[in-house]
Amino acid sequence: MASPPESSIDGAERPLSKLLSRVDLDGHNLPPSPAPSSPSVGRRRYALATELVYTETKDQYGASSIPIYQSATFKQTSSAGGQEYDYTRSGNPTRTHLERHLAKIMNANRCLAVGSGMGALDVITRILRPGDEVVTGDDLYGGTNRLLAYLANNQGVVVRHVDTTVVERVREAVTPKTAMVLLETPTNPLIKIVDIPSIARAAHEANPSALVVVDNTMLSPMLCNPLDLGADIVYESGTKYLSGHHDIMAGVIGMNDSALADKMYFTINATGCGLSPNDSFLLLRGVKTLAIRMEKQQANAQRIAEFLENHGFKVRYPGLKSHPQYDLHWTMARGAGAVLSFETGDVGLSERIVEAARLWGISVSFGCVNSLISMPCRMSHASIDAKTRAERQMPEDIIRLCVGIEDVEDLIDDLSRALVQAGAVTLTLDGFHANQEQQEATTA
Ligand SMILES: Cc1ncc(COP(=O)(O)O)c(C=O)c1O
Ligand SMILES: N[C@@H](CCSC[C@H](N)C(=O)O)C(=O)O
Repeated sequence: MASPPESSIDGAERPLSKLLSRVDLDGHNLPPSPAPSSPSVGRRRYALATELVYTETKDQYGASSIPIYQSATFKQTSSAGGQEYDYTRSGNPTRTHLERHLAKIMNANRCLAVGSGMGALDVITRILRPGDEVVTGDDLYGGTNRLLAYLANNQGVVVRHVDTTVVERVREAVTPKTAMVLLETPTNPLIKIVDIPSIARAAHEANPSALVVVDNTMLSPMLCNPLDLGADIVYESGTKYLSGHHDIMAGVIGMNDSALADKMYFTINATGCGLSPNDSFLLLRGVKTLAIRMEKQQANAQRIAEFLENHGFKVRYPGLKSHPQYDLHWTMARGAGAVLSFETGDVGLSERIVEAARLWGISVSFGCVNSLISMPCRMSHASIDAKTRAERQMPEDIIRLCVGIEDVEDLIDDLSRALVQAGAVTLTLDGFHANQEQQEATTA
């Protein structure tokens, strides 16, 4: 597993009682559900891997898997309405069950599930007003960058991109008009680490009303709980690790402040972006296998990162001691995740490697059971224009690997063949080594 020896995937070194300290275990702050998944008051709290699987249902027939309430409307018993549910845009028992389960896992008082990760960020950023300022990173997922650019160009929101790996840069950028500090860690695709606790402290000191929002897609609640690190809101794309099979789009938002949660819920009901009953069911099913998938994915990712580094490539992965922010990452996270990137020194060479891979699917996204290979500047981050990419020092040749649960020897074998076929390595008596250009990229 990609972790320092003393770390543990199930968070054993951090008692779950601490992780769950702010969770509303009896569900008073949560919307009602006929099939609550919150644990009973006073019951023993288990390790995170167990809590992921454990749900409590009060289904009338004892269904052990939450039913899909595939219904747009719910009959009322009187003309005054007033039943727990009336219309699925406003609330649905399957979605509520999922949200309660996720709140427990995310160590949040309240979780809301919507139709995609970008949908989650849209709901969050709807609290911004013209003139509000957002301080954010200079290495962000392309879609996040695009939504922020839209808000800047059309809604009068001022967006400041700074190097969020330097706490001081964020502190300098926060003003009385800063409504939001938006962070990603590790960043996608440069795998830079951002110090959530220090930034949250600095941002709140500089402007107590600024909300610190963290995109936790790259780690998932299995490996990191940003709300415990000082964030006000955490969100992530449920399309990735949470669901794990690339068969749904989803987004989740977690927070502890109930007034803030009510504002988010208002937007979800008003705009109709709540997660559908069927996708809520699939996301809940995916969450149950998160621990076992993540454990295997990051063990594979560690092996592959070491394989590439040992063969002379410049690799970015927080499980490698050579990562410049290795220590910082492990103060915040319980694992390194399963996304890594490496450089070849030449765009054409990178294209040949990607196209020579067979087992690694050429695809955007990550967190899925099968392994993917991509060129972010052409694919996931193509919506960031070439000039901005250059200003932000995104290497055009960078290859991103999103590691799945396959047999790791098969993955290394396929990657080795792709590297040889593309002409990226020189064969030696004892194996192969990255060519001269990559060695220069490594030392640059
Ligand atoms: C870091 C990160 N955040 C958010 C998103 C948006 O998620 P979704 O595709 O579910 O809208 C993505 C990918 O799309 C991502 O990589
Ligand atoms: N065409 C899509 C690209 C989605 S990228 C998905 C994922 N976040 C990743 O990093 O691979 C778009 O324009 O959003």
